[in-house]
Amino acid sequence: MNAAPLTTDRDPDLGNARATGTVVSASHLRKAYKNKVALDDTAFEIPAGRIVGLIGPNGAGKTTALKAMLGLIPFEGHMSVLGRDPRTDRDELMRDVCFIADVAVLPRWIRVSEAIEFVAGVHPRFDRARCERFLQGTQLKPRMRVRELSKGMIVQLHLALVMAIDAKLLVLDEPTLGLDILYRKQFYQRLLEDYFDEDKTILITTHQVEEVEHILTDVMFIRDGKVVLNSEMDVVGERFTEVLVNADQAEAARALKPLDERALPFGKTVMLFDGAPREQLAGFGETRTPGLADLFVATMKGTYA
Ligand SMILES: Nc1ncnc2c1ncn2[C@@H]1O[C@H](COP(=O)(O)OP(=O)(O)OP(=O)(O)O)[C@@H](O)[C@H]1O
Repeated sequence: MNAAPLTTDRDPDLGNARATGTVVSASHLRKAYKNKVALDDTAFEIPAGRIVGLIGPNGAGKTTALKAMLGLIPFEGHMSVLGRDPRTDRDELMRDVCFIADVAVLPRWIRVSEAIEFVAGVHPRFDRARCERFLQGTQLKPRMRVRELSKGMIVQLHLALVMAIDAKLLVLDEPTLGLDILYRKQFYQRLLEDYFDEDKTILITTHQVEEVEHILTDVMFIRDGKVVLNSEMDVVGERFTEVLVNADQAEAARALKPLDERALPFGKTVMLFDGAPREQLAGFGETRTPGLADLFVATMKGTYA
């Protein structure tokens, strides 16, 4: 069974008209590998000054979408990133875009000081003093080599290098994979406190939905190569409601066609509704705004069926 597709809230065809406030605008985006359509005629828009979570199950097309934005793969359709086509203007685009792909990309022999030296040499918008400030308060020392660092320490180095670059768009693909919860929390905290401002846009893909949901301003769900939800977090909170439905109200509640339901002990059922009026839902039981993780699970139901 497939969950009903959620409509996107933004009209991607308005991309050109609103170009000043739009960092990424994609429509009719399609990428087919030999045996797999990874992006299936999809569309989305990312406004400036946002922290956007791109969330989807394994194989949904997240990395492919990021690669298309960064001009790393050929694809079909329209794609504009900071007003440029990544297929033809990649070099120019890379002056304004930063990308953390994988913690493993720093060479193992390089010293912390040499990594800083290297980025300072290649990136005109790199602020060395800023990078060193980020590294204060970590266990990293200039003479340490990458091979001596733990995974979390490598992420700290990576983050310090990237946050010291004044980029308009920062793309983070699973940035906290393999890190413990302390590092993960610290990572997102620093991103929010030390990096983000209204001139910057951050795009994060992750499976750790609970950890990012409080810092996101916007969320995109991607499923089977299509963006199925693209919405501000505030709107998500208004649009979706979870109800703890009492057993005697279950049939009446079901008539309003919940997106999803799950049983709890003692005959209660949690139902998730899209767009139904809260006042009406309150008659069935206690209402609340669903967490992003529950909304994600409801939306992706049937993905592996
Ligand atoms: N180079 C490639 N050659 C063939 N198929 C590919 C290639 N890269 C990705 N795919 C396929 O395209 C689909 C989307 O992959 P993608 O890496 O974009 O997913 P994802 O959402 O990032 O997944 P995950 O969360 O598992 O990283 C998958 O079915 C994958 O097998």
